[in-house]
Amino acid sequence: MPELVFFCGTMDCGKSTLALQIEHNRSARGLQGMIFTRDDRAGEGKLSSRLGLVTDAVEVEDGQDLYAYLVDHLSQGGRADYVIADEAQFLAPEQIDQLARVVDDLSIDVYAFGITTDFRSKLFPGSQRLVELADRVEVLQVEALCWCGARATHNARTTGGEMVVEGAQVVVGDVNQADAVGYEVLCRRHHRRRMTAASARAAALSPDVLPVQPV
Ligand SMILES: Nc1ncnc2c1ncn2[C@@H]1O[C@H](COP(=O)(O)OP(=O)(O)O)[C@@H](O)[C@H]1O
Ligand SMILES: Cc1cn([C@H]2C[C@H](O)[C@@H](COP(=O)(O)O)O2)c(=O)[nH]c1=O
Repeated sequence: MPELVFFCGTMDCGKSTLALQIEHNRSARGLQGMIFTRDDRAGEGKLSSRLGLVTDAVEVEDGQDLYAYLVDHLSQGGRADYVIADEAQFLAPEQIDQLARVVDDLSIDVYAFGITTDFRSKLFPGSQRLVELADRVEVLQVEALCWCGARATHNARTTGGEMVVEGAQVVVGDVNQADAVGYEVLCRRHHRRRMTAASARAAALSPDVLPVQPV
């Protein structure tokens, strides 16, 4: 039975790498995939992993009908044995419904990859729809770690290393961007306390928390 599978996790946990591996393994066996993405850091029409691998992809536009796109592609003699959708959190809920229709009406497997929650720990609308519709939700096994060593479960947005809680839901960016707007993965405890690696380091160095010297 074809499936809609949602592979999810925090930023930097290997989602795009897995997407590229699925693509590689299937194309190595002569299958042909349709790869969708949206707002990948590597630029328009790219699906990229931090391990350095990258492949071309169809850049999804606002309001684009993904089911109609597939039907069009097939009716023009194109092939699509499976579909990969990376950065699926950026897709609109209707586009997730269209992907579910691709599975049900065209009998094509759809593998979607994305983060579930934003920097305020709120579900992205596309991810919410995926959780609602997917046949399977798979949380990636490779754990990203918080600076404290615990499993990272949340995505923080940072400016100059400090966590921010105001701003647009979508701001394309990367982890390890100390000077600019960036992201850092944290455990829930440190996300709730807004404690990034930089602020933890600053707190440890603050005279307020130094052990009191005997006089
Ligand atoms: N230099 C490196 N050596 C080994 N693994 C790395 C290196 N750089 C990144 N990675 C791995 O790649 C993962 C990020 O992969 P990526 O597919 O880009 O993540 P995602 O799509 O989930 O944001 C990291 O969690 C780490 O496991
Ligand atoms: C938390 C959060 C993230 N984003 C953006 C930042 C990146 O461009 C992508 C996630 O990509 P990755 O391959 O999973 O690292 O999402 C955002 O726009 N808003 C957020 O709140």
